[in-house]
Amino acid sequence: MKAGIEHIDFHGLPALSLSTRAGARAVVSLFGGQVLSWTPPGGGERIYLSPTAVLDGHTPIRGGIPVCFPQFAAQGALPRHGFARNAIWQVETERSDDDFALVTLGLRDDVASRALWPHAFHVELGILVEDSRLDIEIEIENTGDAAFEFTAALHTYLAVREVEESRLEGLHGHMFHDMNADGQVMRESGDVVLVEGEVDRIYRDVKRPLLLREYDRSLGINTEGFPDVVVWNPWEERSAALPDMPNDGFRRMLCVEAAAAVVPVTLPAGKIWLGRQTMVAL
Ligand SMILES: O=P(O)(O)OC[C@H]1O[C@@H](O)[C@H](O)[C@@H](O)[C@@H]1O
Repeated sequence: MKAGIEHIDFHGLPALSLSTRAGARAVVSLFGGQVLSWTPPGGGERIYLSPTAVLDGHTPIRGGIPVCFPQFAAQGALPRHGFARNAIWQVETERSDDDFALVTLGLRDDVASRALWPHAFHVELGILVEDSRLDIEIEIENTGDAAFEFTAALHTYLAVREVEESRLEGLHGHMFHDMNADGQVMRESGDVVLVEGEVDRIYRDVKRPLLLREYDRSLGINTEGFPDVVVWNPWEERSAALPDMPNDGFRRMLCVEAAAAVVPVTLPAGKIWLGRQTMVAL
């Protein structure tokens, strides 16, 4: 496979294709700054993109790794999950050799963002493909002259063969807000999280790496900077109600999101906040 970075058209959306000589590949859309696909060398797709996702350059894309900023979910007055996921990002740097490909995309405040959220910012999103690893780093800089608050997430839709047979390890003993029960706080008592119904949980203070196990493959997930992990699967009824997901789409995905959701981050003027999510295909 030819290693490097190519500018491509992904079903009408401008995108970048990142490849390594060993055969890893990722596709990143400039709309949303959103990873839409990641295939490690010799392996299958690890990121779920809904086959009925709307790719019109306006509607948030169902699947991939949406960037939620400056608001997570409906935790404020902004559109759900903020505005970064339906903004056009700029390519800031591209670097590659045979063994890695790295792009950084940037998003700055503009007239449209200031109309919704009156703050000056620069978000830099670094996406690196190397060996069996996908690394996403987000740097949020307050370029204004007063502090602001934000919540954020890398809303990673992981592709799974069959969600009921997948096991998420590493959350035992953690407190979580059950968003299907009015945010009620509970403690995870299971050794593994199994998805056998609708799940919408925000786990707090997660410092350990997680492991998503399937019968024939696994995925290691590590985060830095993001204190929370959101686990989301809409299950049957909700999935059927989503216009941009097939009825059985919930079986093929599990969102494991790196998030700063429970406690908003206060970012003083001139400062930078950094978060990272690293996934290793095993
Ligand atoms: O449909 P959206 O806006 O992309 O959101 C999808 C889901 O995103 C998750 O992060 C939230 O925890 C869920 O509550 C939400 O339903």
